[in-house]
Amino acid sequence: MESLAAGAWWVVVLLLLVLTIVASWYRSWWKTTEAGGPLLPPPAAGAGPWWVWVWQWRETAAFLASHGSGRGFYHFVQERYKLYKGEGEGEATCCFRTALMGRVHVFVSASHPAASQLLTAEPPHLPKRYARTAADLLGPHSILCSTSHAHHRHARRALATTLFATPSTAAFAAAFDRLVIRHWTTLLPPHNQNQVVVVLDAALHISYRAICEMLLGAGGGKLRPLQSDVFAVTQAMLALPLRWLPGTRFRRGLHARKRIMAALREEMAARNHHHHHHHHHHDLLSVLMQRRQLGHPDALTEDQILDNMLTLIIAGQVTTATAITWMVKYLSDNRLIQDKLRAEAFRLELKGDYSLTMQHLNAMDYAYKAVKESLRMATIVSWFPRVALKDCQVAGFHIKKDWILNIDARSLHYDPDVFDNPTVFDPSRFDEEGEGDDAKLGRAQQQKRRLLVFGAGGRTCLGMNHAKIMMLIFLHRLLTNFRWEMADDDPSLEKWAMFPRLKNGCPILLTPIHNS
Ligand code: HEM
Repeated sequence: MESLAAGAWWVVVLLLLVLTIVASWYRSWWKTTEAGGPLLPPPAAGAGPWWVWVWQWRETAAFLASHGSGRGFYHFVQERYKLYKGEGEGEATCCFRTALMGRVHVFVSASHPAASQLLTAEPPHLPKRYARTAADLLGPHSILCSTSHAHHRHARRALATTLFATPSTAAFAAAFDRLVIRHWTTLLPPHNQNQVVVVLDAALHISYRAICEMLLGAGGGKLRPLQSDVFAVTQAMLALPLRWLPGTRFRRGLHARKRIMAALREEMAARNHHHHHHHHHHDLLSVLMQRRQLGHPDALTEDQILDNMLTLIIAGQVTTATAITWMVKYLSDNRLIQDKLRAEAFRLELKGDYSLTMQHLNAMDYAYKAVKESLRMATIVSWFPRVALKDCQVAGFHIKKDWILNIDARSLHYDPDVFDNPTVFDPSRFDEEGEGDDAKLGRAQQQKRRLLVFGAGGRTCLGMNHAKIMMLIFLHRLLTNFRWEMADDDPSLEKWAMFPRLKNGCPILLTPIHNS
């Protein structure tokens, strides 16, 4: 039955592919430019429509194959940089074009200055553009997918001013710390001596609880039992938009969204009903609802609140849990660095049942570098999609209207001209910063070394401080309670995952540290 269903599914996928590709034929996308300038590779001067048609189909198939293999979707991108190296002139090695699902995608490495400048400059003809599926799942008011500049600005300010005020960041850190401790305590002796834990599962669980508490208060309210629905929404984000076909990933995601929205609506209704109890709540929902009742200038409508509550969970949970997982994996492979981090953690001399404060986190100098280095190597969000609203030039190449421009952060993070030995995990590569050696690095070089982990410009990640806090706390509690090693070294990546992550979820064997 299973394999039959899977077979039928693939027939539909193929049909759909052929349909989109044929439909897109008319988009006359291939011919670049009259006005000189190099062609983006692959060069296609004089290529007939048949060649283009075959090409499009092959590219899409190759992308899907890469996605469905243990090497992950970025392998597709990497192969093409290699393939087109030397073709075209100069810059051509860091740009190429391809066609995915009937649309032209240009990839340009963010190590090209013109590309990373686009993120900060935010020219109006190159707005952010996510897959339609993401917008359907997160809702029309989601800040993550918003394409209207004005709406985005309003919603972003409303969220930032409530969520990222200093006291609530500190409260978030304390809550996350409590959740981590509770999770690890179940694993400490006398319950268990040595035990294998899948880091991804633990991190997903803890980060889900933490974000729900931030949104709905202690316990996470009506969101708490919905972790699997949130997971279904995430899984659907990159799925084919097969809305009308039962049993597809995308449809499961839409159903899950409905249940989450219903839960959130119930929560709002219950609070409206007991509005005199409002002052007991200090969570995001209560602040947003209060502002609405008071007619605050940063107030959001009910629908805006709902879509953005879901957005914060989706944008924050899996990203952070994936980053934590890679960090633990890199430190399993680098025992010396692990020991150095542990020494720093113990130097904080926190005794007894302490809880971590922002001051403690700020004192974790080397750990902070390890977090940054993990984020660089993991590059959770590999590229930032933008859409050309008119013909334009980027990095000397002509970009036609409707093409998608993907600004590739991963290629910057692995560029040996920017980061020495980019495949080596080395937190001390960030030592120069603020430690007197800045003069040695030219200004241009410093600019280049800026990480693009959280994006740049007006669409920069709204949760970057929360993410770093979660990573630091998770790391500290792991280091001070356990030594660990990988329980399974399989390097395969999860198929069809939105963010590159280990298929085995990073199982580690924990050995408790007995500290007095
Ligand atoms: C390690 C964890 C995280 C990573 C790597 C990450 C990465 C990113 C990136 C790269 C963007 C910008 C995408 C673009 O410009 O196209 C983004 C946007 C965003 N992130 Fe994060 N994020 C993380 C954690 C979080 C957390 C914990 C939250 C919330 C609690 C969050 C909320 C958001 C929101 C709301 C946006 C949209 C901002 C806007 O469009 O104005 N993220 N994130």
